[in-house]
Amino acid sequence: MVVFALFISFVVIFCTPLIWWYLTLAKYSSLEKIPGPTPLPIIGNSNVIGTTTVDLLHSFMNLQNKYGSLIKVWLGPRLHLMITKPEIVEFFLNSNTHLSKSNGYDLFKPWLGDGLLVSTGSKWRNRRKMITPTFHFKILEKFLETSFNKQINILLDVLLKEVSQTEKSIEIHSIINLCSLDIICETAFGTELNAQAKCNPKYVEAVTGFLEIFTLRFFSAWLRNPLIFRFSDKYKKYVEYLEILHDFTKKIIKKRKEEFKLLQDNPKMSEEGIKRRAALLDMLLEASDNGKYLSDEDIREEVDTFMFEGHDTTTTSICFVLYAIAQNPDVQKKVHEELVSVLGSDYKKEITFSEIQELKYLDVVIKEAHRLYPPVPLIERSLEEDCTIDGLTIPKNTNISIFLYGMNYNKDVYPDPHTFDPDRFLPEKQGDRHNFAYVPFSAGPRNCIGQKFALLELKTTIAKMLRCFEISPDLTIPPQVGMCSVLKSRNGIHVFLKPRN
Ligand code: HEM
Repeated sequence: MVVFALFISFVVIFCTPLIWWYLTLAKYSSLEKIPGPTPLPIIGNSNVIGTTTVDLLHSFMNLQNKYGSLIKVWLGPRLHLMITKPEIVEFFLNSNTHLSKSNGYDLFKPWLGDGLLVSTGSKWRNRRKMITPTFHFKILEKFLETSFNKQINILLDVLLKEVSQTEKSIEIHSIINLCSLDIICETAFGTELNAQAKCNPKYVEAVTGFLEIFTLRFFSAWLRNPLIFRFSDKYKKYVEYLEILHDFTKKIIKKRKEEFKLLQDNPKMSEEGIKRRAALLDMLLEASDNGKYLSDEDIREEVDTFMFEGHDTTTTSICFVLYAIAQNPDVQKKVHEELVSVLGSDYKKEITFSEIQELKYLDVVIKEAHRLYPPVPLIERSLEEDCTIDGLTIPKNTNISIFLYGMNYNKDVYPDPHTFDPDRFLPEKQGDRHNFAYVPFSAGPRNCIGQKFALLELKTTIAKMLRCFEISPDLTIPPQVGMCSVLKSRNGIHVFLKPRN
């Protein structure tokens, strides 16, 4: 009897996942014609995509080179259609139906809750409508005057000091990260963090640590399972990171809430040192009306979302743009000439909004650097209903992976794709390039809400950095570029900075 019970348990434990696997395969039989590596039962293609952030990026590129611009990839038992064909990318990004993120984004939820990046349906629509005005260009102009210039001048002082103390190259990612964090805290949340002065990287370390674990779980066959993850060696660290991340934003909200109340009771307080408006957080506090319309948790999830999106992507972007410029001295010379002609050579001088609009060459240089190093390499959607592409019916709930990084290396669109050539983005050179062949900030209704903010911060930082320093790469420590939610170099970005005068 015992032997029979054991036999039945064995059959159930081993056969149920297999039956489930073959039923899943059958569900996608309509997609037979789409190429891709042959999946193994349950683990899918996990055997070919690697486990480090660097492996992941390389293996996705290899799959694209081998199978083309519409591919089936099985991340464990989950099918993802990996797309790099601009026409199909346009279909999904422009859609007002397929607006939900894939279930992989649920892994963000313990940190970002149902904030704008992750939410869907009417919650997303209402929040998007509510938050969009806080990124109006008039507000951005104020940010430039009151924060960007000041914080980037502090960054230059920090770098000048570093340079004076060493002959070696400098790892800039960790330094620029603190500047980006100071900027987002000051502008969106009205909080002077002084991360650059205090150099307290606990929050920054927690962001990096959380994202590494996030990425591993996203692509893993088994770590997505909460029970298996709970008993993995990563779990303890994960809980620690989450605690640091939430503590950090809760303190910021608490402080601003007190100031906001003081300001409401006594408007003159602003003259005594309290910042008058924190665009995003004050709007949320106002809209909340003491918890009537937005709970503390609602506010917390948006603050976490914007804290993360507002500093991590911009840091990556600034570092890779600087690195691309450092590798190309001719381009650097041309950028510098434009900067001096538009802004003069005093790098501490305030840069104005209209001056930034005049930096036309810098603009194409940034576009080309974002092509080679798109800060967000992959975005995902989940199909809300069945749909037909290229004559094939794709079932509801299929995961759609838009591989922005891969699109940018398509040699039919960008001849000699590994060469850095900003002229590709001159208006007269764009020819008949498809509008959706290049979308580093995504496009359509769920595009990046912070795009203008990011570009303003990026241009101001690059403009100040390149007037202060001549920059060259440390060829002995090339970046190990990987996909960690945002594009990141596993060993940082190492450059030599030579003060110009
Ligand atoms: C160079 C810097 C940046 C790049 C390349 C970038 C890129 C992107 C991309 C590709 C998406 C779409 C993500 C997806 O569909 O999964 C996105 C969404 C988003 N970005 Fe950015 N981003 C940047 C900076 C920023 C900044 C500075 C902020 C905030 C101040 C921000 C806030 C957001 C938010 C909240 C979303 C979600 C929008 C929604 O779903 O409605 N981003 N970003």
